[in-house]
Amino acid sequence: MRLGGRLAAAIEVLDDISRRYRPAAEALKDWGLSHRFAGSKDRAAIGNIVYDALRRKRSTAWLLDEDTPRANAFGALLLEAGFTPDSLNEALTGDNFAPEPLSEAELSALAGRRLEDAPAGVRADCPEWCEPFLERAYGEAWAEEGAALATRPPLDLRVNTLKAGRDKVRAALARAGAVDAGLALKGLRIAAIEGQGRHPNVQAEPAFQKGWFEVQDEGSQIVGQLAGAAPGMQVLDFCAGAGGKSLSMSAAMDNTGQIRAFDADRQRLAPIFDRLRRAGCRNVQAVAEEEALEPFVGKMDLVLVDAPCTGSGTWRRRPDAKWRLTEKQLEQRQSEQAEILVKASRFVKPGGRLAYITCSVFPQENADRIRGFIEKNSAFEPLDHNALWEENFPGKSGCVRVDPALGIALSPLRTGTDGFHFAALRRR
Ligand SMILES: C[S@@+](CC[C@H](N)C(=O)[O-])C[C@H]1O[C@@H](n2cnc3c(N)ncnc32)[C@H](O)[C@@H]1O
Repeated sequence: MRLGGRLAAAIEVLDDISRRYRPAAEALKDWGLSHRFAGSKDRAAIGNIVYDALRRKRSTAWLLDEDTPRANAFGALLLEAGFTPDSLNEALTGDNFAPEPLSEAELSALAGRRLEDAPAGVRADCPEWCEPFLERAYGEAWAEEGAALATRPPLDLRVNTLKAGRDKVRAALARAGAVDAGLALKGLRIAAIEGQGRHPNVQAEPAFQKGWFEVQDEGSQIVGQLAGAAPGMQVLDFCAGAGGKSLSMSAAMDNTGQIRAFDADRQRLAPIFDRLRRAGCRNVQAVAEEEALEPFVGKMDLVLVDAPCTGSGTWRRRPDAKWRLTEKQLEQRQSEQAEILVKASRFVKPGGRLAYITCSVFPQENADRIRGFIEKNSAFEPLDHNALWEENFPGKSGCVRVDPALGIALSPLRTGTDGFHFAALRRR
């Protein structure tokens, strides 16, 4: 397929996503199934236009003065693929499968606008209702932080030290372009996609099949490390999901001690069994019944709450979720988080640690939740988060935002990771 056909396909998929509120991955998969002539390079190129258009939905709409799948897709090529309006129209000329080239009206909208002059919310590429929350989180830098959340993400991997060292995995993935991550000591990074390329399918690599590494954002690795799991500990991963944090804690504990991996949703927990086997983790027990945790009340050295959240910190990877999110869902997540913190805290032993993580950038899900919990639960006190960061990442204090009592914030702009919040409390 030439550029025109790929662009037309991306517009069709974007239209499907917006009319039927569908996840982007599903809409792209369906398009592929009903257009089997398209090769893997075509699919990758179409996927890139779709994801770029969703990440930059508001700024592309502003630049072309219309919020339509067509404007978003054309805008994506202009903002992310290095085209000028003229070079784009030229590339579409004579292509029977291409959409109509940029019209006079579109060309004149583009000629009169520069993104630097756009309102902050447009530059932040976020839903209008989220603007005050980003501003509360980031102060004057909020538009810049929002813009960084709308860039293409890298592909991050965590070396599974139960099976291999970082040098060995880096060498095995040299062809894929893996290099050491900036902060996480067990992290490797494959740079963000350039142009119309795609990330290598690392899960097809023998090194993955052998359990040498996991796919995990560097931010997730960093907050996992901050939680402080150490050899011999008794740990409860209260929102274990598919086990990303349990697996990393198991390696940090060198397969000693015990991790109970619980999730209220057994479907979400299900993939953990294969993952544990592949990674060679022998100190993790998956627990699907909350009652089965009762014997461990007051016994845990560490309880991890990787809380259900809006996922606003992962908008680079799931830009469709950015536009589906509602204020009502944000409110729901906050009450779930408050409830889960109370439930999970019962299991912490005196002197033990309660670690709270979200992949959200909204203060309501982060600092507010910790403040609310401490106010009502005087048995818990916050750790000094400056000291905790320095202990774990010495000499790297410039890149994170730390509130000594309420936690540590990571973001694409500051740490080059997804947006995460981490807070640790100690039971007196
Ligand atoms: C952010 S995800 C966990 C991701 C996982 N820890 C990882 O690293 O891959 C949050 C999880 O919390 C679970 N959850 C939601 N409500 C819960 C509750 N009341 N008790 C325990 N888990 C809950 C969800 O099913 C979801 O799997």
